[in-house]
Amino acid sequence: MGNTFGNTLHLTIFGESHGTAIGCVIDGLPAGIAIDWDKVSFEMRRRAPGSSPLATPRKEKDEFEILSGYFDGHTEGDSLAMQIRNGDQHSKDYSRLKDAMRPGHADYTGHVKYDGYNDYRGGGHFSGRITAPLTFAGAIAKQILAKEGIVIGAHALSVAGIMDFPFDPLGEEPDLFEKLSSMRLPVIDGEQGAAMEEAILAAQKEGDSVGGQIECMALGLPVGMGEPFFDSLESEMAHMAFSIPAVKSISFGDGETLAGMRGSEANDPMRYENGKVKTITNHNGGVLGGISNGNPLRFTVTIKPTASIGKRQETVDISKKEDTMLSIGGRHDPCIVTRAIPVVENAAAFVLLDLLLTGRRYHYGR
Ligand SMILES: Cc1cc2nc3c(=O)[nH]c(=O)nc-3n(C[C@H](O)[C@H](O)[C@H](O)COP(=O)(O)O)c2cc1C
Ligand SMILES: C=C(O[C@@H]1CC(C(=O)O)=C[C@@H](OP(=O)(O)O)[C@H]1O)C(=O)O
Repeated sequence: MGNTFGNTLHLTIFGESHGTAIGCVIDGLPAGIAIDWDKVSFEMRRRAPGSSPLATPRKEKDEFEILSGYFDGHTEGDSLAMQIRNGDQHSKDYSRLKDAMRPGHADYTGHVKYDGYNDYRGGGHFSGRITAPLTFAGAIAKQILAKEGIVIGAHALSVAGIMDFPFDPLGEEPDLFEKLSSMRLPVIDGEQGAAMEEAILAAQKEGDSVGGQIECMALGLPVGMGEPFFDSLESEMAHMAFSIPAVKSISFGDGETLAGMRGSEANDPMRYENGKVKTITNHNGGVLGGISNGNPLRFTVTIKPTASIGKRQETVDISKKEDTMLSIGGRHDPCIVTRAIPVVENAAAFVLLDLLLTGRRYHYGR
């Protein structure tokens, strides 16, 4: 399996949703960093299940135990290792799903690839639960970036086709990001947020689910982040985004809309402001040539509707080798967008810190 990510900062993730524990090992964190663990816990609580009527009722506190790499109030330069014990598994919910493959989930692909040896309970290693250690690692990166003047925020750009206001492409106030981070469904337009919540609960009532889009923005990036050709800023962010379960697309700046624009509309005209190069617009989302251009980084990911639904669906029983019908019970997110927002934000922080450290390593030395 490919459980390690990063060029200079390496994140290795382990665990299964219904196993003993999940966790991670982070290599490459500079020594001497004092981590604010309350801030890390805050990000973990934003993602944790069981905290909102819009989320799965599985109750996990997601309290983490630091196993190594932190001594006397600072990182040591050694691997930082962490584990979270799983506490609220209902594995009997999955007894039928051992054989009846859930359409839209990883049951069938996982079973074939790992010859039936994979832990199918709760989706095993494919579960959205594995984004808890990712959020942990990103939350550490986020506070290191904040000291460098880089701040990150995200919101639900859409849920079930209901749109929020988009971010101002030229940047938002960091206060807005802070406000969004305290909301159970982070949106700029409260009325649309209420309509989104209604749509989520209505779908759930019908034994169904909904999807949506998350827009993420990073402010304060210096010009020059990203290592073209293959480790460009867009490539690394896309690699990370597609590692998050249920993400089906990512686009930067105006994304797909660029296809219908003319060069004269899509280019971001440049000029000097107080001796600094600035652009008048930000259709390119802060990246040119795979390198940050000093504008806010802006990207959008699409989250598919949750696969596990109560509505009856056609599927296959792999032990009997026959077609069957399946209605899925148990505890599931009726919409993944709400809990994926802190995941996307913190995962983006991990990518950006890795690129920042990589740039320093290659271009300036350390
Ligand atoms: C935070 C989070 C929570 C999720 N919750 C659920 C869930 O409750 N039920 C479900 O079927 N899928 C859930 N998923 C998505 C599945 O894990 C995912 O669809 C599955 O692993 C297949 O991967 P793919 O959709 O990327 O192909 C969640 C994903 C994330 C990121
Ligand atoms: C536990 C979490 O979310 C889980 C993600 C998930 C899935 O299929 O991805 C399915 C559900 O698992 P279970 O059936 O064990 O309750 C969610 O609750 C979490 O995010 O921490």
